[in-house]
Amino acid sequence: MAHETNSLWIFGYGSLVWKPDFSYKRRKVGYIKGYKRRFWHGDDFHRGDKEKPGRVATLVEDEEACTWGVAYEVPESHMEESLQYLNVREVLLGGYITEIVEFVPKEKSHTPLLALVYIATSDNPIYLGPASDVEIAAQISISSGKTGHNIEYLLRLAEFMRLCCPEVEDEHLYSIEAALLKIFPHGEITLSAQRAL
Ligand SMILES: N[C@@H](CCC(=O)N[C@@H](CS)C(=O)NCC(=O)O)C(=O)O
Repeated sequence: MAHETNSLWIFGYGSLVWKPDFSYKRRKVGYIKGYKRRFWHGDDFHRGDKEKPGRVATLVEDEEACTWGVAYEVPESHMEESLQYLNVREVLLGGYITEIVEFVPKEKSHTPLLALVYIATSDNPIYLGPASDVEIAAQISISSGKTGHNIEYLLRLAEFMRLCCPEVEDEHLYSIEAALLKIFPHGEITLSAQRAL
């Protein structure tokens, strides 16, 4: 591939951290400032349906907060194809809109960069908004859609955070995970249990 100067960076903080499914040249773990990740967006396609919408991640503005995830570098040669794919998955099917944010790589020697991010705002028709950890966990426990169960979505995100950002305290994510594991006390829903099947 000839040396390409124009790349587009895409920041993922939900399913995109563990399942980008688009072409990229490299990825960096890091964070964006001014947003907190909340399971306040409804999903009636990928992880839920019209009767029982799932709960998936979105970003809520909070100048004190930051959200950890993955930035993917998409080379110019793959930009159109990747954006078309994400437009269907995130915008048309997921109800997200795009923003540009500053991404700060975890690697201290790497400089911050601008990235595209998909955010679902409260005026979105399937936006569900705040709920207690127990209520969110209960909704996740009974929702599944075209792409899979809502439990898998939550557990894979928690797995990513433990693996790649072990020093990060994500109280919202881990308290929902804890509430979910209480619903299934024998650990039958953990990813390791599912892998053993
Ligand atoms: N935009 C967030 C969330 C993305 C997300 O979870 N989008 C849903 C659409 S509602 C999705 O792509 N789900 C695919 C899946 O659940 O495997 C991100 O950057 O990761």
